[in-house]
Order: sequence, then C-alpha cells, then structure tokens
Amino acid sequence: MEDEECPALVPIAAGGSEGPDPGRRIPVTIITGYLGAGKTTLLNYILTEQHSKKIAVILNEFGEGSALEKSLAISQGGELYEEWLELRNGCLCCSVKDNGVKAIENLMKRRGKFDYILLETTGLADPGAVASMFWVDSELGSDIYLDGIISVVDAKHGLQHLTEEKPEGLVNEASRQVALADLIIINKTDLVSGEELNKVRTSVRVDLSNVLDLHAFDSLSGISLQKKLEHVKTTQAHLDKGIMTVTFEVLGDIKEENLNLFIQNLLWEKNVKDKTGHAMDVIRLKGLVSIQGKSHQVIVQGVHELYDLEETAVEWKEDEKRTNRLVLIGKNKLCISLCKFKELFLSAGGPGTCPVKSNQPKLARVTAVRGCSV
Ligand SMILES: Nc1nc2c(ncn2[C@@H]2O[C@H](COP(=O)(O)OP(=O)(O)OP(=O)(O)O)[C@@H](O)[C@H]2O)c(=O)[nH]1
Ligand SMILES: [Zn+2]
Repeated sequence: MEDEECPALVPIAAGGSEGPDPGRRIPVTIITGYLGAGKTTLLNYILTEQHSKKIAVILNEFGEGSALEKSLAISQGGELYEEWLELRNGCLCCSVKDNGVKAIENLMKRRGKFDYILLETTGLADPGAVASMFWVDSELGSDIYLDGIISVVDAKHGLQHLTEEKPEGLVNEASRQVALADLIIINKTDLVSGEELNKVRTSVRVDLSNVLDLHAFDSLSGISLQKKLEHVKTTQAHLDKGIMTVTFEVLGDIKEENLNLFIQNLLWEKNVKDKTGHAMDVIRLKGLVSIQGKSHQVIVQGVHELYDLEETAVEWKEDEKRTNRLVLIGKNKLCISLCKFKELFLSAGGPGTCPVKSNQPKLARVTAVRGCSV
C-alpha cells in the first residue's frame, strides 16, 4: 500500500522537557473521590512512578488529617515534592476565592521549581466548585490551566456512596465527583467479585451519560466551560453537615491487641458510644499510633468496616513523646470526654478508672473539629 496521501506526523514542539519553564502555564490535575476511595494512594503512585515532571501537591483535607496524609505520602519517596500547602481553614470549595486562590498564588511565587500541580480534594468536595476557581480568578488563569479531573471510585463502597440519599437541597458529593470527572478510576478491584465490579462500572457509566451535557470538557473552550461550572455552582452549603470529624490524641503506647480490639469495637461492633448512647458510624478512620514494643510509628487506615495497621519507616525519636492520634470521620458525632476516650482506647473497652486528675497535665486531648463540643 502506498501511503503518499497520508501526511507525515510532525511532533508539536515538546518544549520544557529540560526542566520547568517559568514562563509556561502550569497544568493542574484535580484528584477527587469520596472519603477513603484511594486519592492519596493514586497521588503517591503518580509521584513515585513519574520521574520526568517536578510535581507540586496541594492537599485539601477534611478535618485535621493533613498531617497524617503528609506522613503517608512522604513515607514513599518525599523527594519529589516541592511544596505542601495545607488549607486548614475549611474546605477548598467553600472558600474558593480566599483559600484556594491564595494557596495557588503562594505556590506560584515559587514558579520555576515545578511544572505540574496535583490537587487532592477532600472526600466531600464538589470538584465543580474547585474547578471553577480557575476561571473565577483571571490572573490565576494566565499562570495555570486545568488539565483534568480524575475521580477515584472505591469498588467496594462506591455504589453505596453514589446511591445514598442526601437531605433535601444537598447534592450527593460522590455522584458529583463522578459526574464531573474526565477520567474515572475504579479502585480496590481486589476487594470485589467480577459481578460487583460490573455493577459499579455500569452505575458509573449511567451517571456519566446523565450529565454529559453539563460537562463537555472535551471542547475546552474556557468561556462555555465557565458558564457550565457557574451553572452548577451551588450557592447554598453543599457539604453534608451530617458528616463530622473528631480527633483524639492519647499520649503513651498501646498494646497491639488492644488497638485491634478498640478499632473492631468502633468499626465492626459499633459499641463505642457516647453518654447518650450514640455510636459513630465511621466512614473513614486515620491514625498515627505508638504500639508497645515497636520502634516505628504505625499508621491506621480504615474505610467503613475495613482497616489495617501499617508500620512506617519513621522511627519514634528518643526525646519525642510517643503518642496516638486518631481521626474519625463519619455520621453521628461521638461526643465523649478525653478521659473516657483514653479509658476506652487504652483498655479497649474493658473496665478501668480514669487516672486523669484535674491538677495533672492532660494526658489526652480531644479536638472536635465540627459538630461536637466536649
Ligand atoms: N484493598 C485495597 N485497598 C486500597 C487500594 N487503594 C487504596 N487502598 C486503601 O484504602 C485506604 C484509603 O486510601 P487513601 O489513598 O488514603 O484514600 P483517600 O481517598 O486519599 O482518603 P481521604 O483523603 O481520607 O478521603 C488505605 O488503607 C489504602 O491502603 C486498593 O486498590 N485495594
Ligand atoms: Zn487522601
């Protein structure tokens, strides 16, 4: 066959392959997905596998988890990071103009040091609101552009999140995350059967086709996209206020079997209750704990009823106070005193008296991030 008529492919100037070019617009990829879907895991994968780009990371953590996220990420090849920004004052998409833009502007002051930005949203974010940030601020628009939105879906729990009915006026954030995605990654396929996986696949597809009109990222014409995003921007609070974060911190070591028992009581038996008899329906559990006899810090990861403990490469320093920090994210606030928590945690629910006296330094700290005052 002659291929005369077929024009030769001419490569578009690759530009900047020799390192970051300060004059070029920087692409931003938004990584979204429900609580515990696997966003940070994907982020780590990109950061460790990708060697030709210098990547800056922006984390928008729900609750107080960012310190944990950071240690999780850094434990696997931190040298790729240029900058970490913590947007602690709430959700990026609730304070788009202030926090989000400012964070990126700050980051851009260090332009030249990186050539890509990865932005991990909270598990409860509406990525549409986050994405619109790039059009709201025209100055920002000349520095960076949105390359795409990746949504990570948990094959095991994704369907449950996608189909959950929300109180009136609230969007289901999981379905918004899928709806606005340019690319959907179904994760944790190892945890489900082929049949279950197919169900998730189908429902994600259906969801997409429902919103194709609204999305249309393909014709990346800034203006129409902006319009579309404006259209979907919610003026009322879009976050599910029913989801709360509680952080507990207890000094000292815990026996591994007690920790397991405590987590099982919390996630499986759901018998860790507050005074009013409420148990928390924990969707996401993160922790950094100090286990008796172990010289290294241990990370606790939980999503619904699944959890695991993983020893990190980080050793407790000799002059460092060993401590246990747990972040619970879920429904029904768990309002228990630090004393009670410590008792439950250290004894894993067994009988015991509370050793904290008022004139002693506090041995435990309870922080209620939202919806819970102790
Ligand atoms: N079995 C299994 N577990 C996975 C997979 N990917 C991630 N996980 C686990 O799922 C848990 C949550 O993963 P993360 O990457 O922290 O999830 P995330 O979406 O960043 O979580 P949040 O930021 O809290 O919303 C961790 O315990 C991971 O080890 C997978 O493919 N299979
Ligand atoms: Zn994460």
